[in-house]
Amino acid sequence: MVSALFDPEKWEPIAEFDFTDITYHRATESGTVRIAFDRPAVRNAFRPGTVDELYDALDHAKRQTDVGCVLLTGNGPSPKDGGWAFCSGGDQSVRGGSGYEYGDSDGSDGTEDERESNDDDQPKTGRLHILEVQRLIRHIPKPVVCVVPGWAVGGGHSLHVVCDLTIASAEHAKFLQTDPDVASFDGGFGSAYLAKQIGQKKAREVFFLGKTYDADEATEMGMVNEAVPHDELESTALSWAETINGKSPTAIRMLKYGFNAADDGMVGQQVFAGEATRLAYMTDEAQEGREAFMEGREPDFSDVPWHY
Ligand SMILES: CC(C)(COP(=O)(O)OP(=O)(O)OC[C@H]1O[C@@H](n2cnc3c(N)ncnc32)[C@H](O)[C@@H]1OP(=O)(O)O)[C@@H](O)C(=O)NCCC(=O)NCCSC(=O)CCC(=O)c1ccccc1C(=O)O
Repeated sequence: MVSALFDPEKWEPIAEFDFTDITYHRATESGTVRIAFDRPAVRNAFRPGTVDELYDALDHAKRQTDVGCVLLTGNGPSPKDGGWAFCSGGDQSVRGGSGYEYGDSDGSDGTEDERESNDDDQPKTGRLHILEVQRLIRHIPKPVVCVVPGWAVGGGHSLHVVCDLTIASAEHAKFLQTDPDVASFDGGFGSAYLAKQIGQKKAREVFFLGKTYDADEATEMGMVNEAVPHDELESTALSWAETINGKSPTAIRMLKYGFNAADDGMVGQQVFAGEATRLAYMTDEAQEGREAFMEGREPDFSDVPWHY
C-alpha cells in the first residue's frame, strides 16, 4: 500500500526511478504526477537522500511536456502510531555540524557531485539543499499543489508555503513552525514569502510563538486554499489538477511566472522574460531574423507591425 489515501486505480508508478524515500506516480487519466514523502514513521522528515530523490522527481516532472500539474504530498499513516504527516522538515537525527549528513542507511547515494565529495578521503559535507528543491518548485513551469494530510512542520511547513496551492485535511492537517526551537531559520520563502501570504504580524507569530494551526485556521489565515474531508483529500487534489490541465499551458506558465516576478527580483524578471523570448521565437519575425543570418543577408522586418 502506497498510502491509505492513495487510489491505485488512478495512478501508475513511474518505473524509471528506484526511489526509497519518496514515491512517484503518474495519473492514468490526466497529465498529473504525484510525488510523496514516504517516511511516515518519522512524520515524513527528509534526510539528504530524500531531498535528492525529491529534486530528481520534480526535475523529471518539469521536463514532461504532457504534464501540467504536480501534487506534492506525504504517505501515511505512520505504521507506529497511525499519525499523519505531509512533512516534519529536516531529519534531526542526521543533522551534523554543517547541515544534514548522508549515512549508511540513507536510501539514496546522492547526486554525482555528492558522491564525488563522499570519497573516503574527503570529509562529508552537511547539506541544506532542501532550499534547491524550494527554488525548483518556484521555477517549475507548472503549478505544484501541496496536499497536506497531517503535520506540515519546520522545513515541511516551508515547502507548503512555496507551493502554488495548498489543500489540507480538515481532520488531520496541522501547521507548525519549529525552526527556532531547533536553532534553524528559513529566512527566505518560508518566512518572508509566508508574510506576503498571511501578513507580517501573523507570519512573525508563526515563527516567534510556534503555535499549531489546524486546516480551518490556516485557510482563514490565507496560507491554505481549502480544507477538505480527509477521505476526499487526494481525490479533490486530483480534480484540481485535472482542472488545471484543461487550461492553456502557456497562460498558466506565464501566470505562474508573473505571480513570482514581483517578489523574485532580477531572477523573477529573467524567468518571465525567458518565457517571453520563447513566445517571440515562435513568430514569423523571429524566423526571418534567424533565416537572414543563416543566408548572410540583412533581415527584412518591413511586414512586421509595430503592435500597440
Ligand atoms: C512533527 C511533530 C510535531 C509531530 O509530533 P507527534 O505527532 O507528537 O509525533 P512524534 O512522536 O513527535 O514523532 C513521531 C516520530 O517521528 C520522529 N520525528 C518527527 N519529526 C522528526 C524530524 N524532523 N526528524 C527526525 N525524527 C522526527 C519522532 O522522533 C518520533 O520518532 P519515534 O522513534 O517514534 O520516537 C514532532 O515530531 C516534531 O516537532 N518534530 C520535529 C519538527 C522539527 O523540528 N523539524 C525540523 C525543523 S528545522 C528544518 O526542517 C530545517 C530544514 C532545512 O533544511 C533548512 C535549511 C536551511 C534553511 C532553512 C531550512 C528550513 O527550515 O526549511
